[in-house]
Amino acid sequence: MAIETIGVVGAGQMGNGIAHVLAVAGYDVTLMDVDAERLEAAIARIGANLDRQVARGKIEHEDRSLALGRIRTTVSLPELGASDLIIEAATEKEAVKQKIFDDLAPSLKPETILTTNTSSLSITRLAGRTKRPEQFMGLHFMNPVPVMQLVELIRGIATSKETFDALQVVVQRLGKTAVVAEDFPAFIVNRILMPMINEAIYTLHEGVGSIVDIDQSMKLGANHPMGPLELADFIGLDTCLAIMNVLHSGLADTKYRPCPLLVKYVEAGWLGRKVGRGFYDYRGEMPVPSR
Ligand SMILES: CC(=O)CC(=O)SCCNC(=O)CCNC(=O)[C@H](O)C(C)(C)COP(=O)(O)OP(=O)(O)OC[C@H]1O[C@@H](n2cnc3c(N)ncnc32)[C@H](O)[C@@H]1OP(=O)(O)O
Ligand SMILES: NC(=O)C1=CN([C@@H]2O[C@H](COP(=O)(O)OP(=O)(O)OC[C@H]3O[C@@H](n4cnc5c(N)ncnc54)[C@H](OP(=O)(O)O)[C@@H]3O)[C@@H](O)[C@H]2O)C=CC1
Repeated sequence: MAIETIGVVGAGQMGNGIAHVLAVAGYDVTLMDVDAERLEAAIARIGANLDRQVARGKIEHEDRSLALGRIRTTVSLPELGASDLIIEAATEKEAVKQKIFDDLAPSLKPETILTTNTSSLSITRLAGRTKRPEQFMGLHFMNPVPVMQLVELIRGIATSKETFDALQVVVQRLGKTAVVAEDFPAFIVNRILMPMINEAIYTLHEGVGSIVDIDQSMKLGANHPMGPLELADFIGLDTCLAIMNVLHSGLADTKYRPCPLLVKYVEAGWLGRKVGRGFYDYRGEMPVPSR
C-alpha cells in the first residue's frame, strides 16, 4: 500500500523531529499530543530547525513553508485513524503505549499500519495487544531526527512482508538508511549505546572522574561527538533509565543494572536538557555541571 498520510503520536523531541522529516519528504502529517502547549512548542521547534536547514543551504526557503503547511496538529487521538501509517512516539512507558494503541483501535481504517518509535520495548508484545499484529512494526529513529541518518526496522513475530516493505519505502523517501534489528530488548543501537552511558554514570558515581572530565575523555579520547553524560541529558534521563530497566529485566543479567545515581537523578526530576537540568544545568548562558 502506498503511504501518503501519517499520524505521529507524541510531540516531544522525537515526535517533532519525525514530523519535520516526514513533512520535508512530502507526506501529510497529523501530529497529536495530549498537551496543546506541547504541540505549539513542537511547531515552533520545527520552524526553528527548518530555518537552520535553510540557512545552511540544506533546503530551499519555499520548502520551509511547504513543509510547515503539511503538518496539522490535534489533541484528539481518533483523528489519526484515517492515516495510512501511524508512528507512536510518546513517553517510553509500556502502559502508555498500550493505551494509545487500544484507544486508536476503533477509529483505524483496515489498511492502516501501526509503528512504534520505542527505544527498547518488545514489538511482539505491543503488537500482540492490537488486532493487527501483521501490520505492526518498530520504526526507531535516532535523535536529533533531522540530522541522524539511521532508522532501525524491527519486525514483531507476526509482521508481514507487505508491512516491512512499505516501511522500507518510507525510510528511503526520507533519504535515511535502514538497518534491520531483531526484536530483543533495546534492539541494536541502544543495546550497545546505553550500557556505555550507564557505565559512564557508574564512573561518576564511583568518583573515578568528574562530569566534565568523563565527557572530555570520550570526546577527545574516543572522538565521540558528545560526551556520554551530555548525550544522556540530550536523550533524556527518564528514557535512559527506562531502556536500562528493559535490558536488565529482559536479559536478566546484572551487567545491565541501572546505576543508582541515574535512578536518583530521575527521582529528582532532573531529566536532562528537556527540563533544563540533568548532569548539566542548562538554565544559564552555558551548561555547567549540576553538582
Ligand atoms: C535513545 C535512542 O533510542 C536512540 C538515540 O537516538 S541515541 C542518540 C543518537 N544521537 C547521537 O548520538 C547524537 C550525538 N551528537 C551529535 O551527533 C552532534 O553533537 C549533533 C549532530 C547533535 C550536533 O552537532 P554539533 O556539531 O555539536 O552541532 P552543529 O554544528 O550546530 O550541528 C551539526 C549539524 O546538525 C544540525 N542540528 C543540530 N541539532 C539539530 C536539531 N536538534 N535539529 C535539527 N538539526 C540539528 C545542524 O544544523 C548541523 O547541520 P549541518 O551539518 O547539515 O550543517
Ligand atoms: N530521546 C531520544 O533520544 C529518543 C527517544 N526515542 C523514543 O521515542 C519516544 C519519545 O521519546 P521523546 O520524544 O524523547 O520523549 P519526550 O518526553 O520528549 O516526549 C514524549 C511526548 O509524548 C507525550 N505523551 C505522553 N503520553 C501521551 C499520550 N497518551 N498520547 C499522546 N502523547 C503522549 C508527552 O506528553 P507529556 O509530557 O505531557 O506527558 C510528550 O510530549 C520514546 O518511546 C523514546 O524511547 C527513540 C529514539 C531516541
